Amino acid sequence: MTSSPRSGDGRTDVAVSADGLRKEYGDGGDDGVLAVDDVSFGVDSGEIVGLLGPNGAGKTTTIKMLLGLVTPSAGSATVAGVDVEAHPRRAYERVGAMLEGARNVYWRLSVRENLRFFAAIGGADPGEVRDRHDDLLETLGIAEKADVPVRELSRGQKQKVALACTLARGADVLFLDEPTLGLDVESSLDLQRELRRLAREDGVTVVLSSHDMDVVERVCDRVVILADGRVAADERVEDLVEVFATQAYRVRASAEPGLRDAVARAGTIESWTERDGIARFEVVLPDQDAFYDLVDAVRESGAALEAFESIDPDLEDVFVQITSGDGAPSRSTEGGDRERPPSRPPVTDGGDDR
Ligand SMILES: Nc1ncnc2c1ncn2[C@@H]1O[C@H](COP(=O)(O)OP(=O)(O)OP(=O)(O)O)[C@@H](O)[C@H]1O
Repeated sequence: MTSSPRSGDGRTDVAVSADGLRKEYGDGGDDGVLAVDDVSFGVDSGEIVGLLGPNGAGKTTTIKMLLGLVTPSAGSATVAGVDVEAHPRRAYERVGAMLEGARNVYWRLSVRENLRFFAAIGGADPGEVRDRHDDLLETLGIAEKADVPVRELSRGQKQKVALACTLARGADVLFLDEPTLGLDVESSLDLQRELRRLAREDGVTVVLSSHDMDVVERVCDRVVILADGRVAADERVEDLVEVFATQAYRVRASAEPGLRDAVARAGTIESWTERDGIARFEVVLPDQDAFYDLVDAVRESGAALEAFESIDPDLEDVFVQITSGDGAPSRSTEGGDRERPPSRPPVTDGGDDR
């Protein structure tokens, strides 16, 4: 699967492109790690793309190659049309990156001083960007902290300052690693709204990684899912979710002895409960047509079909499905007989104390 140019708003220029990127850590011997293997994708100007994958899938290595921080073993990367390896300095001028939570911020400097500093090293005239900084602090809800040293702020506020510093000089392309990690719900939503606004109104391009699929689903236009160093999916979010939308059903039927076996022949049972003569179950079917097999199976067992609805999977279901490769979106409900595999790794980053 490959990305396609954006349509509808007339902008189709590619802001970021990974072309056959490969990274082997180590000396190529038995101890070597193939972290990224032939990864290609493009991100159009003004698009927000989520780079997703389980731990160790190769997200960070890919982002670092796109930033010129890790040299690819093969392949190439361009940002804003600039080859990152050949012209790193020119590429940096266009890019803002927040890779390690709050750690890139100077804790002894005030919030505003940090913003001025990061704007200046990005080549902006601090005097000229002051209004922009005020707006940024306002948007992120830390305007009243502008003159407070960063070390005195809460963890969530530090995270916001880190993000504000990344945005401070008005880069065209942003790489954000877990941007909402450590933020309270309100701040996280403010930030998500600001990212959408930046993309829509200012044409800013964003590549972000997040383990929070709700955030990804709300913010991203498209996701690139990595698994074992390779691209496992590259789709618009709504298309990806739609692919799975008609295959899972929640059903209520009268509980007859042969019902469960009959349903199991039609599809994969995800959960099953029986109470007061009523069976409630979720079943994933191999394809859309199999729904009629399910209906037949229920009838043949002697059960009466009382109600059914298609279950719309969310991005999390799809992500688990793609990265586990076990054939169907996995869902679990209370009383169900199968657990959803863990998909949220432990928090590892984002403004920890030091
Ligand atoms: N500097 C390095 N030297 C050797 N191996 C590395 C190095 N950096 C990463 N790796 C390995 O490369 C693989 C991909 O790691 P990477 O950090 O890119 O994955 P990730 O998807 O970002 O994971 P996470 O979500 O845990 O941050 C892993 O097996 C990791 O152990």
